[in-house]
Amino acid sequence: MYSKILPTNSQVLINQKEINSSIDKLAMQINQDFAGKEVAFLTIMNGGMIFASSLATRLNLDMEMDYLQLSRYGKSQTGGQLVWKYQPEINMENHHVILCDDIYDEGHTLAAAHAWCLKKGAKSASSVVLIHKEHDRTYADYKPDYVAMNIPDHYIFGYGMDLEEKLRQLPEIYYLPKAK
Ligand SMILES: O=P(O)(O)OC[C@H]1O[C@H](OP(=O)(O)OP(=O)(O)O)[C@H](O)[C@@H]1O
Ligand code: HPA
Repeated sequence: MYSKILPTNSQVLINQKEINSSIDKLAMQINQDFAGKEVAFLTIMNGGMIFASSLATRLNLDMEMDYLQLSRYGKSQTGGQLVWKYQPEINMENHHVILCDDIYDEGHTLAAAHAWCLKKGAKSASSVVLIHKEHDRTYADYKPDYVAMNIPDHYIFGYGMDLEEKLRQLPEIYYLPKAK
């Protein structure tokens, strides 16, 4: 169906069924861990938007939703300087924050968002990602609390993640295998 917009050689790394069942499992765990707590569920835009929507519809919690926007990749496949584009005005002091993002790669983005939530007085700050990319370039000691799936070191796109700012809308996760 997407052959007209996919780059040649694109391969599915994680299909829809695997994505959905991993989100089901995560939601079950988060519903247990945050039961009875007042939650602020903060999506990290843009990449987090599809995963966060999917996860949030499975959460049976007393929660508000808002978002923040931090960016460091733009159209590139390697990260640059972290830029804050939007900070939410939600009162953190009343809330246990759950930060939701598509991917933990080198860790800069989530480390900064987590530190910001604590500085704003959140009762607690936890984080959830769909993908944890495994390599030895990790910047921060900070690790996400909930991870749906671990992957090897590929640049991936789809399900919120971009390839040169496009293809976020794909319902599966793709990569471009390196030429041999
Ligand atoms: O762990 P890190 O190395 O910090 O990378 C992860 C972050 O990079 C991407 O965002 P990006 O800066 O590309 O902005 P976007 O969400 O608008 O795509 C992704 O959505 C994560 O937020
Ligand atoms: O592999 C990736 N894909 C898309 N966006 C990203 N941001 C960090 N790593 C990635």
